[in-house]
Amino acid sequence: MRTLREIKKIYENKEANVKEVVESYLEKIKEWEPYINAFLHIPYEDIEKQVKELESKSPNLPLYGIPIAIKDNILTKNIKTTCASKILENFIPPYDATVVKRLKENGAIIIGKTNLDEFAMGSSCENSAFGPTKNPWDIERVPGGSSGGSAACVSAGEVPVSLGSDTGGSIRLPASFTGVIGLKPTYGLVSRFGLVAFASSLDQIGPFGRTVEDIAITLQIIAGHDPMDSTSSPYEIPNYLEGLGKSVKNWRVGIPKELWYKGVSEEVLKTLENSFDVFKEMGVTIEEISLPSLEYALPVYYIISTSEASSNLARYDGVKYGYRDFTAEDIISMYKQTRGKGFGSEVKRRIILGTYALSAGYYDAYYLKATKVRRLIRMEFEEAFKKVDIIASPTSPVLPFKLGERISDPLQMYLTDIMTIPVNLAGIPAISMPAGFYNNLPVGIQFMSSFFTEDKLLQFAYAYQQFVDFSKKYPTLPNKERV
Ligand SMILES: NC(=O)C[C@H](N)C(=O)O
Repeated sequence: MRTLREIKKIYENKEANVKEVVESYLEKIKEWEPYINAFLHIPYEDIEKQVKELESKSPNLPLYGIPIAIKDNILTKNIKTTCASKILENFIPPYDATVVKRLKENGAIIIGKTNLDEFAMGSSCENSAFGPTKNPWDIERVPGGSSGGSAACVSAGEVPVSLGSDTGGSIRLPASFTGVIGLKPTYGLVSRFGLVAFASSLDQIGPFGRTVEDIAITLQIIAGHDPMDSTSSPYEIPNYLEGLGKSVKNWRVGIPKELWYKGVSEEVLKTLENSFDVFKEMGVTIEEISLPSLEYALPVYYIISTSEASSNLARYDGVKYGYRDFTAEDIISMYKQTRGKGFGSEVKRRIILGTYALSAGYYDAYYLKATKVRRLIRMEFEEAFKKVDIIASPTSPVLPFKLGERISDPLQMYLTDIMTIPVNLAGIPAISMPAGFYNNLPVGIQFMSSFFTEDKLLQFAYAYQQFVDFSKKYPTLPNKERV
């Protein structure tokens, strides 16, 4: 249970070799997995191969011998990638996603694939076809979703860092629920090549970790232009570590009145009160701002994301790859039965909603209109960032809830993302930082900044973490009787 810098020291001082360090994490995984189910697969043979391959590489690589967990909707060559769906249950990708390739080239060891809501659709990690992940702080509660596995494994200390994907909050919400840091980068900063598409205009890959420095180190490796992703930005990547530790005095922090108080539970508000004292100590100024179009963010998101999903998921037809129902008598019933049996109910709900929104006669009224409101939301953020450096909000309106509590009410589930969705619609970066605990349940605060200013965002988050640091606070292993 160490930071990347601490692991690097271990190698430098020859206190342990890569094999031993990786084994110590596999040991942790063995201890925690029966309780939390954060991983879908641990590729033991492949890990051994990776460790061997590293022997001939330079120990100066930035991620040399660092075990990293990858959300199971990010392709890993020769390692199963299921998207937590029955339809891809046995899918073994023939290539690595660009992010995975970059991690490996920089010395990282891919230690396992983490659980998620099927195709990243959900906020609790309960929509997985392979059973839910549980929150290490209370195994009767959800870890948040959709990247629940990637958050829970960092929270439990099974790995130092992991990757998730965020379409409407899927990195930040689980980071908040499990007491770790999660960053959603600017749209276009990190390549989406090899990320199984859910809603292509919103999806971004980002890191989970315990310290801002670990997040910065990981982002440095995965960010940057990729010709294989047509939406990847040619923006030149700054050094994300340079600003860490520099003062943020007199920075202006915007508090959008639409994201505080209304609809936020008392427990969350109470826990976040402390952050305002921290802001004072950091020497920043607080300004109330208004982003009135955020009122429409949730409906806009559920039109755009479901429309894109209905189109992206059309490829799972039982022909090209993945599950096929062989009992069908003709091709049309083969499509129907394959998709009927292969997809879970939330995925079906989204495909139906999206297909409806895109259908002839409705396209202008729903999809086109939603894209226009999306533009308004983006413009409001652009205006706000002329006045403030950072915008702060709760990451989630509620505490981590109990398994089963929201699953039968999709609207309640969707409302969990009310704070995080506007960020994806605008395309800006945002980070969720552990901000405190309420009855031993983690509460996160979200910081947002303008396009491609991850350097500033990390500088601010680092300054915040100097006052509110939970990086050494780990959940305790539940005793056996509680399972
Ligand atoms: N993928 C995400 O960002 C999760 C979001 N809660 C959704 O269900 O769409």
